[in-house]
Amino acid sequence: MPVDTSAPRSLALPGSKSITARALFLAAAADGVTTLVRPLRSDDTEGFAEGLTRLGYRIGRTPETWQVDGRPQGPAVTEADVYCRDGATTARFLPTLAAAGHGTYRFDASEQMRRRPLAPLSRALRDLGVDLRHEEAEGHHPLTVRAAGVEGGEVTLDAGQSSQYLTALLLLGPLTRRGLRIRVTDLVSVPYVEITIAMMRAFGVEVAREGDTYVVPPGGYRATTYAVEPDASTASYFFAAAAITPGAAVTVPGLGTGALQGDLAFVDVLRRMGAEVTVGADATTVRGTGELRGLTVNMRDISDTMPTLAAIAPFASGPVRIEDVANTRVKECDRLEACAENLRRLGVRVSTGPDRIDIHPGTAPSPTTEITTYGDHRIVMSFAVTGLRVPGISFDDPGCVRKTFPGFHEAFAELGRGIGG
Ligand SMILES: O=C(O)C1=C[C@@H](OP(=O)(O)O)[C@@H](O)[C@H](O)C1
Ligand SMILES: C=C(OP(=O)(O)O)C(=O)O
Repeated sequence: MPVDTSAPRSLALPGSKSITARALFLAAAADGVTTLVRPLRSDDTEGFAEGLTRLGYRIGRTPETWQVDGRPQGPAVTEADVYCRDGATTARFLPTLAAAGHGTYRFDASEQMRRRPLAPLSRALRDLGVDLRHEEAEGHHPLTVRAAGVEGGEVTLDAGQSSQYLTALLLLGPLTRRGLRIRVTDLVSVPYVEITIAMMRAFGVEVAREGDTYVVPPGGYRATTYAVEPDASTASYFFAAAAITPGAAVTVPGLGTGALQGDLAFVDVLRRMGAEVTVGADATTVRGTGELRGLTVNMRDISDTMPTLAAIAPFASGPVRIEDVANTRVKECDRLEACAENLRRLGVRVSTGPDRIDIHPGTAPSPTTEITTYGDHRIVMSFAVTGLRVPGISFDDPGCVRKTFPGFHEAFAELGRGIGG
């Protein structure tokens, strides 16, 4: 790719999926009207907003904002059927919100979301007295909540497969009559819990920690105006593109030292590999230096960026080992195997273990390679980065990027044309 090494290319990226989902929950539960500024508009967050609408919440829209009429007392309808699409935040957070209301609420989801685990959350909700029934397989969607408010108290949770169970219970805490004490026996994706706690604070609730127990007071949320950061997981594709292109530089404004999202730490991985990284007060820049070293990295905290790293790993000068990412097997697809299979198709030597992937340098692609996406947005966006260096890559389902970034292909093509300036 021709590269101009002058000014970095500045990219205004869409809002964070995780922050938008939490903001929608908090706004719906708060007392008063909340304005979300620059929420993410994508299949996941539209699905979340549609779910809230089904539950009777009112959401007004302008081009830049969503206004949510909060209802501390819970859903405005006593019966609803909600389709959560492919979004785990929707499928796990909304039944929890509904539990605090009064009515009968059914939740279903996509085929893949039906396969993804939910049992530790439904068990915890039942332990708190919630009448939650799975219609088909135990611990999976579809499910029905017969809600009569939640008293609160103590509960034990295993969040070793997904932190979203803990986030759902934390968000529920202030809506219970006595508050919640959540004892956590295992936890992945810790930075997502930190996002939850920081956002609850912005809506007037302080979560305390006592060792392995999270303590959430009762009392409800306060409406506010909330500006959504750009999505740091989305930014990883653009940062990775710069890192593999000598002299190219990408700046993402709105993601700096004060950013809430743990996935911004992906730039630390790129820095360890040899990229030049600057994290400023309100922007982050990655510049490709021509050097890309192999490394061993634990991605337990930032596993949504595992496919991004896997997709550029063959361009490193030594092997890349990504460890402690077992739960990437229960995301939009089995991401460890999807990455391995597609890399092998590109002639790369790869092996996987229960919770790791090893990738060796070098590609030997055929002139055209179709990537099997399994409907997973991150497989598409990651291998699009590989495509900057390997010609002839196509996707069986390029449109699945709609889950978090409907405009990805246009934005990425533009970057490809002008990276570096
Ligand atoms: O809480 C959230 O918004 C998320 C938490 C993470 O999931 P797990 O906790 O299941 O790893 C992440 O992978 C997902 O994309 C979003
Ligand atoms: C795993 C993801 O999404 P979710 O769990 O929210 O469906 C993701 O966006 O990579």
